[in-house]
Amino acid sequence: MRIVVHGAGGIGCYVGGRLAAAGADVTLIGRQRLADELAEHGLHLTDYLGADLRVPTEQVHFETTPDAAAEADLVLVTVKSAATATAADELAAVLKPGAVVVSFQNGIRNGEILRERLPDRVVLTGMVPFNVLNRGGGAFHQGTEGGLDIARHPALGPYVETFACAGLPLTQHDDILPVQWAKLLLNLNNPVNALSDLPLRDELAQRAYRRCLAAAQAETLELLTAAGITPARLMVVPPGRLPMLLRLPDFLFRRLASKMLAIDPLARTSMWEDLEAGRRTEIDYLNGEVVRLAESLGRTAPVNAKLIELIRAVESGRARGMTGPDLLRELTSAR
Ligand SMILES: NC(=O)C1=CN([C@@H]2O[C@H](COP(=O)(O)OP(=O)(O)OC[C@H]3O[C@@H](n4cnc5c(N)ncnc54)[C@H](OP(=O)(O)O)[C@@H]3O)[C@@H](O)[C@H]2O)C=CC1
Ligand SMILES: CC(C)(CO)C(=O)C(=O)O
Repeated sequence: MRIVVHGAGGIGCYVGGRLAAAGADVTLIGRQRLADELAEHGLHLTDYLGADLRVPTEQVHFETTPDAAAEADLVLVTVKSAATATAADELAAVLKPGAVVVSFQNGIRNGEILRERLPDRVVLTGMVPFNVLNRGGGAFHQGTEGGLDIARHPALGPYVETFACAGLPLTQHDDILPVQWAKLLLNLNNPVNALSDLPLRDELAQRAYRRCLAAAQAETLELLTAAGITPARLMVVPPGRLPMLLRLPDFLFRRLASKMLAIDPLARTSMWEDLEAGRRTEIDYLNGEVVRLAESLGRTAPVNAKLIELIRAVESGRARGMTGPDLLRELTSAR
């Protein structure tokens, strides 16, 4: 069974690398700069539990054109959301009949975009709950816990054991949409983290930033209720209780939510990485999804809209490093 990762970056190299380290036949498709990096260093994969795996250069199959997907039985799409349509068109041109395509991306719509452009294939929506830090030199580190979530489908049968052996067990769900919204609630922290310019753990340790996240989540939860969507429970705390927990004073939060702070000290969000690299972020596919949901209900989502505006400003050159109180003031005055 040949597995191809389309869009080898943080998630693609980590997931594909873990599968390859477990003996799966994996090809990564990505950019030349990463091809050069992996040709020099191979892959070095570590996780918060102490896993330390190496895939030597000669075992890293890396290609820079989509043609490599022609032989794929399973394709994992791990490009950023804005690149999904192009990736889908590239796959449509080369995939063999019967190939299964999985979106392992954040946001709500990537699976739909793939399905529209690959109407004759099995396209499944997946979700990656954990953080991957690209440390450079071929090193990728999983900084938080979790396996992989995915829509239930019989086509996954031949791969279940492979993922489990790689240390990334697949949890299959009858309805993946509530799982996606639950993840999106957590991703509402991406702009807060990116604007703070701090590692995740340092940002979440400060109540003012947590109150910013709580405001964005509370707004989203109200809209989800109005839309009849119940987000799945991904953590011990039910999604509806998250804002209350986040608003707690620091000493209580540290005591009651110590698991939420059990994050690798270097971990940041993918949105921070995008801004750091001077790339457009996925803000339209995260907070933008909340604004779209509000519009579909004839409502507004001012806190999420403000976060979009602030990220847009940084994308256009404004400096990062907003303090928690400053960000909170901006969000509160938007309501
Ligand atoms: N990083 C993380 O910790 C987490 C990320 N996610 C989600 O996973 C998805 C992937 O994120 P991440 O791995 O961080 O993203 P990255 O930007 O690190 O990786 C994507 C890679 O794909 C490349 N790419 C884009 N289009 C193509 C194409 N057509 N052909 C070949 N290569 C292509 C990109 O190159 P270029 O930049 O040049 O376009 C980039 O190198 C996102 O939806 C993200 O939100 C989910 C959980 C955690
Ligand atoms: C795992 C999490 C929530 C934070 O890293 C993420 O999805 C991201 O960075 O985009």
